Amino acid sequence: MQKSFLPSEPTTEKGTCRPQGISYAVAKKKKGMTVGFVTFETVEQLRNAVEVLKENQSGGKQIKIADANRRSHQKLHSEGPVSNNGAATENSSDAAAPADGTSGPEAAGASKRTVRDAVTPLAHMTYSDQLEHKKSSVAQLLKKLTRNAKKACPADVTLPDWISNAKQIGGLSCKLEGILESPVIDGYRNKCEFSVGHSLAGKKTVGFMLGNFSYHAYLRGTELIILGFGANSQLFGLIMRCAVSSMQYKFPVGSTTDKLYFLYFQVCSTGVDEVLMKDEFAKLSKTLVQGAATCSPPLPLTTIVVQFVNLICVTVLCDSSDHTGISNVAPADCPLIPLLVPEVDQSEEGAVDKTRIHDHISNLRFSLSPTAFFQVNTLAAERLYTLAGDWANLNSDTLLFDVCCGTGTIGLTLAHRVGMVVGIEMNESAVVDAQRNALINGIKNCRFVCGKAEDVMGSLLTEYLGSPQQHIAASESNSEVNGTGKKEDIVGDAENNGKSTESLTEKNESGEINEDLDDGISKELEGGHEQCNEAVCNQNSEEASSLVNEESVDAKAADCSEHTKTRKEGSSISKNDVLAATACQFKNFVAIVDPPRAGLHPTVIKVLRTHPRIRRLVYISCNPDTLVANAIELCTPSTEHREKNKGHRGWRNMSSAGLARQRTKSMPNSEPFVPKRAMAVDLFPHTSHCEMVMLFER
Ligand SMILES: C[S@@+](CC[C@H](N)C(=O)[O-])C[C@H]1O[C@@H](n2cnc3c(N)ncnc32)[C@H](O)[C@@H]1O
Repeated sequence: MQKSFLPSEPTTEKGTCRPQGISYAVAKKKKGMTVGFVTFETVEQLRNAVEVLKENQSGGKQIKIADANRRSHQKLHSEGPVSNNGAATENSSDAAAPADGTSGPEAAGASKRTVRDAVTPLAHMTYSDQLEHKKSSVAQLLKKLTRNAKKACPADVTLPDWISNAKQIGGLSCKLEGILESPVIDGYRNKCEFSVGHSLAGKKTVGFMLGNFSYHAYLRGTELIILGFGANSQLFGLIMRCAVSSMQYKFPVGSTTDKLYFLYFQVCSTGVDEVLMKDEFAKLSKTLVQGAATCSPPLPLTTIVVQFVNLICVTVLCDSSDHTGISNVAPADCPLIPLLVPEVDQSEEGAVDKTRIHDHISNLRFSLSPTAFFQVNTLAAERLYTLAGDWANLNSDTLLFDVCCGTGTIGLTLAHRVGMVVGIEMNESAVVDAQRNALINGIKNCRFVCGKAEDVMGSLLTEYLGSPQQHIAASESNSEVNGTGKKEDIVGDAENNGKSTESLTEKNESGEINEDLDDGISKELEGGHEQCNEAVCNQNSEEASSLVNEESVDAKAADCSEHTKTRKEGSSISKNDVLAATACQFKNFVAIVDPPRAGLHPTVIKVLRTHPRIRRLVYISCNPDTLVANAIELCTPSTEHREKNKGHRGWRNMSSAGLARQRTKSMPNSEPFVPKRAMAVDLFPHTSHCEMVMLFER
């Protein structure tokens, strides 16, 4: 990569790709194309880059080059400037003026599209109207599920009751129980992410990006403490997290002193001199600390952490060894460096580990890595988890699978209601956090497994529940046929198979998974999914969390991490693993799944559906569209005459529901789930988003 090709601070000169943006490169997939966006410091650099690109090919094809932003730039101008009135009156010309009083394009006249429009599009409605609006969106999705499952139902199979009776409840696939409101409506977020860059007027700005690569809007309030960057700063992201203590902890909810502020910067240091950068950071932390102290009331700023994200613009050259994501969010493993914060707060949280965030849910204390997922509305999350637990019908005979468990929040808050929790999470630092959180709270009946659910779920189910074949064979021999099919159907040719399903198939065909449960478990474990082996089948310890020393917790969590690594490198199983597996004799097997926006991987759906001992599944979704797609696969009856999986190629342009309907055709013959109840949970007041919870049973 030529130095002159590196993107840097943009200019508004004619010909730049993106006027007044910040320096970074992204790639977007668009109809089979990868589109990269790059900014340049000078027109000369731009020309240089164009020459380089013209001479290069990607995958045998010429790279097309175009001015990415001119059109939207002009459009935005002709529409009127973007302003920030996020916290102020809507569309008032006063609100349109930047907080630092600059005049410029942003300040000239009222904007049509404001930060408030972009970030909180429902803010103009009363809260009860917002709830109605969200509830009816969820109702539409339940109707969509019914329609799609009906379409996908094989001709040789009778429509299940929930589809044929749907008319009686307005076409819904199950009862919609309503919407749970957020206990806090304003200022509920414990985390805000801002972009840092230049406005169209060339002002250093902290705020939100209004759409892709359009300019940054001014932000009131928080910008006041953050506007002290030097000209060479190449910050591109700021994440502000605050820990909200809930009732039983130190501060009353709602007072400004109940929050400890944690600032977390993502910095692109590419091409920036190290000494200069050190100097910048020193200035940065000084400015921030001073700003926080002079706020009214003062902000208890405890921590400032910088994360280096060295994105470079090779995306355009399609070099697969570099960043090719479509997002400017830092990967979780980018290095973290805490900046010195003068002793503003030396509470136990501040003193223990400055790079960690602490928060509380349902009487439990959570210690989090800054990049770990944590629900942004802590108090509403408590309600969400309680609801999921209530619907899951838990008791001491329950083995709960917490699928996509993040830092363990769901499993840990429900651990006292079950015999054992097995959490599955792909993000290694989140797994270490979960392990640490179990230790901090003295919870001993949880085990957290690091791996992609699609890779480990099958072998975990076999480990704890036995293989699907065993149960089918048992039920066939007892003449208690429940509608499931032949053995080979269950382990058949899953498309996109993760390791576990594949290995099940292979082993079944070669007869290696035999009727002996222990042997089956050992064989699966030898296949080696990574795990933190803390499986102890007993109830929660009564140990008070305050007795746990975080240093020892650190050490144990690190041990766990090591263990995880060792497993990844393929060590053989330990005896304890088998003991843990066979010692767990539970009667009730429940999964609570809480996947990311993309929903559950098809292999996970298949594994859950084809294991006859999973009778109840609670699905928590932040993207009801993908929930519907997954539900189609979980609930559509299968046929003896299923189609062979034809792969994905022709399905590229299908909707998620269309794709799910296709997949049902190759679903192994298995008892479908039935949607039983649904509920919306409003974790995001003023936005159009909400969580949706559905209970499936069979
Ligand atoms: C919506 S978050 C839920 C986290 C957690 N349940 C909570 O409420 O805090 C989704 C989580 O799924 C994890 N994840 C994403 N894809 C995954 C996969 N294929 N297998 C396992 N975990 C995955 C993410 O790392 C993230 O922690």
